[in-house]
Amino acid sequence: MKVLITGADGMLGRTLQHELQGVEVIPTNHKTADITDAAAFDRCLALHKPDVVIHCAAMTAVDKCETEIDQAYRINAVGTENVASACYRHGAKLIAISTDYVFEGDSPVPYTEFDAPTGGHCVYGQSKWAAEQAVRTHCPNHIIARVSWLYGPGGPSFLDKMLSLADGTREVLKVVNDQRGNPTSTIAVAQALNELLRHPELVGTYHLTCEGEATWYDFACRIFELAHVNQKVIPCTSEEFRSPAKRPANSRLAKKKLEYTLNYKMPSWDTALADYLTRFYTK
Ligand SMILES: NC(=O)C1=CN([C@@H]2O[C@H](COP(=O)(O)OP(=O)(O)OC[C@H]3O[C@@H](n4cnc5c(N)ncnc54)[C@H](OP(=O)(O)O)[C@@H]3O)[C@@H](O)[C@H]2O)C=CC1
Ligand SMILES: Cc1cn([C@H]2C[C@H](O)[C@@H](COP(=O)(O)OP(=O)(O)O[C@H]3O[C@@H](C)C(=O)[C@@H](O)[C@H]3O)O2)c(=O)[nH]c1=O
Repeated sequence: MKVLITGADGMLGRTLQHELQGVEVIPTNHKTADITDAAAFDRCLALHKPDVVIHCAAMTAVDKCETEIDQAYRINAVGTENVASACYRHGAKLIAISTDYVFEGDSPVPYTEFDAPTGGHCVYGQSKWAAEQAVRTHCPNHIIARVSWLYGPGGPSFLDKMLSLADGTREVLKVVNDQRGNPTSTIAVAQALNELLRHPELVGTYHLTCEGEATWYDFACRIFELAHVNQKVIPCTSEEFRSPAKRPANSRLAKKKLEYTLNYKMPSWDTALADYLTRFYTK
C-alpha cells in the first residue's frame, strides 16, 4: 500500500515517516506538493498514485492565524479542499488530520465523534472546521482523525516551549489551568493510524488522543517532573495569560469510534509522556 503524506516535514509528518509500518511512504512538503496549488497537487497524485493520502499540512500557528486570516483559510480550508477533490479524482482514501480546537469548549463532558462542532472561537479552529466540511463534501472515502495537544520528536510543541523556558532565568512560569484536554504523543497517533490503515473499510470521524485529561498547568508540571527539571510553575487563568486566540476551555475528546469499531485503546497521556521523554529527552 502506498501512503502519501502532505506536510511530511512538520512534527506529525516526520513521526509518521518513521512509525508507519508495512506501507510505502511518499513524503511530500511545501516544495513538492503545495496544497494551495490545486493543479500541482493533482499532478502529484497523478504521478504517485497513492492508495491513501494522510493530510498533515496546515497552518498551525494558532495566534498567528488570528491576524493572518486569509492565509489560514487559504492553507487550512482551500488547501484541504484541493487535497480532498484530488483524492476523489484519483481514487485515494483521504485521512485528514483535524483538531480539538474545532469545538467551542463549553461542554462539561468530553466531546465524542457524534457531537457537532461549530469551529470554536479562534480562526485556526474555524479554518480547520471548514477543512473538515470540505473533506466530507468532496471525498466520501475519508477518515477525519482529530488529534490534540501534540508533542513529538523535533517539535515545535508546548512541551518544547516549556523545556526551553525553563533555562534557569525565570523564577516562576505561569501556566493556564482553566483549559483542559488530552496531551498526545505523535507516536501514539502514528500507532493508531497504523491500525486504521489495516482497516480500509473504516470511514468517518475518529478521535485519536491519549487517554486521561490534564490542564496545560498539569501538563507542564508533569513534563518538568518526568524530565527532572527544577522549575517552579504556578497556575493562572486564561484571563491572566492573555493570548490573541481564544482556546477552548474543554478540549477533551472521547474515543467512541475507536472503541466501537476496533476495540482499540490509546495509551494514557502520562505513560506516553514518560516513554517519550525517556526516548527523546536529554538534558
Ligand atoms: N500540533 C498540534 O498540537 C496539533 C496539530 N493538529 C493538526 O495536525 C496536523 C499536523 O500538525 P503538526 O505536524 O503539528 O504541524 P506543523 O506545523 O509541524 O506541520 C505542518 C506542515 O505543513 C506544511 N505546510 C504548510 N503550508 C503548506 C502548503 N501550502 N503546502 C504543503 N505543506 C504546507 C508546513 O510547512 P512549512 O513549515 O514549510 O510551512 C509544515 O511542514 C495539522 O493538520 C494540524 O492542524 C491537530 C491538533 C493538535
Ligand atoms: C508558553 C505558555 C503558554 N501558555 C498557555 C497558552 C495556551 O492557553 C496554552 C497552550 O499554548 P500553546 O500556544 O503552546 O499551544 P497551542 O498552539 O494553543 O496548541 C494547540 O495547537 C494547535 C495546532 C492544536 O491543534 C491544538 O490541539 C493545540 O495543541 O498554554 C501558558 O499559560 N504559559 C506559557 O508560558
